[in-house]
Amino acid sequence: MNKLEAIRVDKLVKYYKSRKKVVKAVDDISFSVLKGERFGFLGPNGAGKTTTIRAILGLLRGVEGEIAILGKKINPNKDTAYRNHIGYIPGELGLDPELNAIEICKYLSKLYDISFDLDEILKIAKRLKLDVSRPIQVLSKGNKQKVGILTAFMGDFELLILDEPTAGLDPLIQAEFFDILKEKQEKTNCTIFICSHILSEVENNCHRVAIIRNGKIVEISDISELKQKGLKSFQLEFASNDGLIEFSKYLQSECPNASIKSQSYTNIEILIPPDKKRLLLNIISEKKWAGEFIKDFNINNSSLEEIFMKYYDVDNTQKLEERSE
Ligand SMILES: Nc1ncnc2c1ncn2[C@@H]1O[C@H](COP(=O)(O)OP(=O)(O)OP(=O)(O)O)[C@@H](O)[C@H]1O
Repeated sequence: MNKLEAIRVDKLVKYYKSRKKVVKAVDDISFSVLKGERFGFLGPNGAGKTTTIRAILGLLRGVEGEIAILGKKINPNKDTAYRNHIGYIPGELGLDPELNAIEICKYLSKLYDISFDLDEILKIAKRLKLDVSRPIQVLSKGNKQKVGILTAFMGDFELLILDEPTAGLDPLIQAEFFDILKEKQEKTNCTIFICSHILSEVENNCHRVAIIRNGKIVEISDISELKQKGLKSFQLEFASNDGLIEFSKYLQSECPNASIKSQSYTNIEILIPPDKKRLLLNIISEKKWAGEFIKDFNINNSSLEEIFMKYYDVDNTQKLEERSE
C-alpha cells in the first residue's frame, strides 16, 4: 500500500443488472491519485464517471476490484466509516428542501460528527453570492449547487470528491469556486478529485487527468504531457491566394495526416501530429509558393479541448447506452 496515494483503484468493475439487460458501467479500470493532487476525471455522458465515484465512496453494491483510500484498503461493499474523511459534492443533491444552507450544514455536522467554522462558511457563501437564509426549495439550480459546495467546505477533509461541482454556476462563480478550492488546498493540503465535462476547467485547475470512455480509462496523463502529445497547430499567412492553394495541394500529397482547421483567402491553420512537425517546417522553408515565400507563421500546441475531442468522438464506437454483456 502506497502511503503517498489518496485514492488507489485496482481492476474496478461494476455491472448494473436488470431483467432486460446488463450494463457494464465500469470495465476493469485502475488508477491512483496522489496526496495533494488535483486530479481531473473526464469523459462523455454515460462513460462511467459517477459510477466510479460512487464505488470509491462505497455507495454501490456488487463492486468488483480493490480500492484503497488514504492509504487503507477498504471493502466498498461493506465499509462506511472512511466516508467521514471525504468531502463529497454529488452530481445530484438530495437535500431536505425545507432547510436553508446553514441548517443543512448544521444537520450534516451532527450526522457525520464534523465540526465546522460558521464564520468561514458564511464568508464562502458570500463569495459564491449565496443567500443562506432561503430554503433549498426556492433556490435556482445554480444556487442549490452552491449549497452542495458549502457542505464540502465544512470540514477539513483530507480528500474532496467533486462530481461536476460547477454544474449550473455562472462563469464568474465558477472562477470564484476554484479560487476557494485552491485556498482550501493550500491550507489543508487536501487531495481533490474532480469529475467534470468542462475541459478548460480541468486544463486550468488540475495537475493530472484521467479520461474514461465506454467504462474504460483511455488516457491518464499530466496535463502538460498531454498537451505535448497533442496535435501541433501551424498558422500560415501567404502573400497570395494562389500561393495558399498551391501549398494546400502539395501538403495533401506530402503530408496526408495534416488536417486543415480553418482557411481564408491568404491564411490557413493546419493541425499535424507532433512527429510531422519537422516535415512541415521543411515544406515551409524550402519552397516558394506561386513565386512567393510564406509571409508569416506561428506554431502552437493545440488546446486540451482539441486533444480531448478525439476521446469524446463516439461516432465510431458502439452507442454508450447500448454497452452491455
Ligand atoms: N442505476 C443504474 N442502473 C442501470 N444502469 C445505470 C445506472 N446508473 C448508471 N447506469 C449506466 O451505467 C453507465 C455509466 O453511467 P454513469 O452515470 O457512471 O456515467 P457518467 O460518466 O457519470 O455520465 P454523465 O456524464 O452523463 O453523468 C451508463 O450506460 C448508464 O446508463
